[in-house]
Parts: sequence; structure tokens; C-alpha cells
Amino acid sequence: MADQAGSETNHLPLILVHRLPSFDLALTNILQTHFRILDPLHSSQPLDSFLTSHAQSVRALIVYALSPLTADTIRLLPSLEVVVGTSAGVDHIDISECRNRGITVTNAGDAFAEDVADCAVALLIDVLRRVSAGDRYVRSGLWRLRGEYTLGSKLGGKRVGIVGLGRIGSQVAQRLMAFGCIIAYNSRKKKSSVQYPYYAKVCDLATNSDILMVCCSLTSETHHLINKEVMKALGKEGVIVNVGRGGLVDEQELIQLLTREEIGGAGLDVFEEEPDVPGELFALDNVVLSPHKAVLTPESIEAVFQLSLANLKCFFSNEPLRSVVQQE
Ligand SMILES: O=CC(=O)O
Repeated sequence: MADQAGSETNHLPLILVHRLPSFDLALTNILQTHFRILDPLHSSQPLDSFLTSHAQSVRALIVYALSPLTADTIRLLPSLEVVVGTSAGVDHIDISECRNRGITVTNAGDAFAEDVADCAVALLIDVLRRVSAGDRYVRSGLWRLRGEYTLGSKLGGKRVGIVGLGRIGSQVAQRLMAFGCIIAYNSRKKKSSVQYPYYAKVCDLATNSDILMVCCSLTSETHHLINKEVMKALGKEGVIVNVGRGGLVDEQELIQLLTREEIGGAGLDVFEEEPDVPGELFALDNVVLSPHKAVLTPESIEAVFQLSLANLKCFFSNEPLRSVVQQE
């Protein structure tokens, strides 16, 4: 059923679901007790004609995970007032079209921050202490053949540059402070509420850091923010952890520098062309790879479901929404 509007649910507000076919319907199951659901993937009509036929009635749309929401799709919905996102990053949503139309966009707010920060720290410790590489060493029988394993590097005392001190970056900083790291950060603006040293230029942050934790959003300004110059500034022993988006780091440059041992290591949860990961990275023992799963725990998924539900309820009862994305 494309529109679950039966006579007993006709009084419920209508929401449009925007999702890729691969996304499971757990969120729909929660939403459908509160809303009438329009799901184009349950219709035999092509997407455009489906949207055109419901164009006047759709005021709210929910985007599941990272399903791309283009300006063309948004233009088919003249009554659209709110786009409820279920992810932390919103680079898959055409924000400038939403801004031009005055459409409010929400995201995952705080729901994912702690889990992503835990994963970022896990990747960092794995790179520094060679946890996954050591695991491979044991499993492949090399311990018996070659004996003692290469030394790792201590986390405590390292100078960590956080790129993007938002919800996730702040949680990363808090965790690494507890490990005895020295924190500094780069973001669009200096934050009066924090004491960590601020670097307006990411290259200066890199020069003064042993580690870069990339936690910012991907926008046209931050694309390849971590470029060759920044990575060279970080130096031969430097480690990069990216839990933001693949496009924040110039992946080809990173591969070159890692291969030439001009950078110390990398922990990557995100890639430029997911799920395609450049094969050169597989051969590098100082790189830890993760399949864009930093946000994925049952707890954080449940939290984002509840937040999305709350945002939709607030919208239909004219209350302030919980996690509005600032569209600058
Ligand atoms: O990457 C995941 C997200 O942005 O929520």
C-alpha cells in the first residue's frame, strides 16, 4: 500500500517517506501508529508521477538514513515545509534548495554523538596500538614464526586536533581528555564556551598536532579540507581518523602519503565512494578500515527513531522542532 490512509486512519497527519529500497521498515512501523504514511516504494507508479499526484498534500517528508534528496525531488513538492532527517550529516539533502524554499531541515541531533565518538576513539587506539594488525599477526601464525610484534604508540600525552567541535567533536574531545591527550580544535568559528586552543586554519592545527580527528560536516567549503598540505603539516608520525564523511579527506593524497610513509596511519569509517574502498588501503597495516558504522548501535538507532517521531509530532502541533539544522 503506497498510502496507508484507511478510513480509520484518515484523521492522522500525512508524511512522505523518502528511502532507498534497502532500508528496513522498522522506522515505518513506529511512525505508522501516529501518521498516515506515503511510501513511493510501495507504489507501482514511477517516483515523479507518484510525487506529483500527492504534491499538494505533502507538508512533511522523512528521509531515511542517507537516501539522497535532490532539488528536483523537492521541487515536485510545493507544499513541503519540513524535511526530517535521520542522520547526523545532511550532505545528501539539497540544503540550498530547502533554504531557498524556507523548508526546515532536522537531523539526528545528539542521538549519534556518543556512539560516533566511541568509534572514533576506538579507531584511534586501534591505529596507535595496532590492535587489528596484531590480531592479523596472531591469526596468521606470524607470532610463532617471527616472534615479538612491532611496538605501538602511547595515546596519553598526544596532541589531538579536532576538526569540527560540534556534537561529535566535543564528545571525542571529552573522551580523549580522559586519556591524557592535549586537545586543540578547528571549526568555522571560535567557541566562547570551550577552553581548548582554537586554530582558524586547519593547516595550523595540523602543524601543532600529532593526530587529527575529522568530525565536521561535509559542505562545499569543507570538501577535501584535509588536503595534501594539511597532511604534510601533520607529519610522518601523524594519524588521521575520519568519522565525518569521506569527501572531507583527499583520499588519493592520503593513499599516496601513507604508501610513501609520509604520514603515520589512518582510521577510516567513511570513504569518498562508499561502499567502494580503494584497494591500496587493504595492503597497509597502519590503516584501520570500518564500513561507515560509527553511528550504528541499537541504542543510537532507537534514539534517532524517537527523535524523528518527536520532530514530526512537534511539526504537526506547531511546537518548536528538536534538532533543526542551521542553514547558513
Ligand atoms: O553517517 C551517518 C550520519 O550522518 O548519521
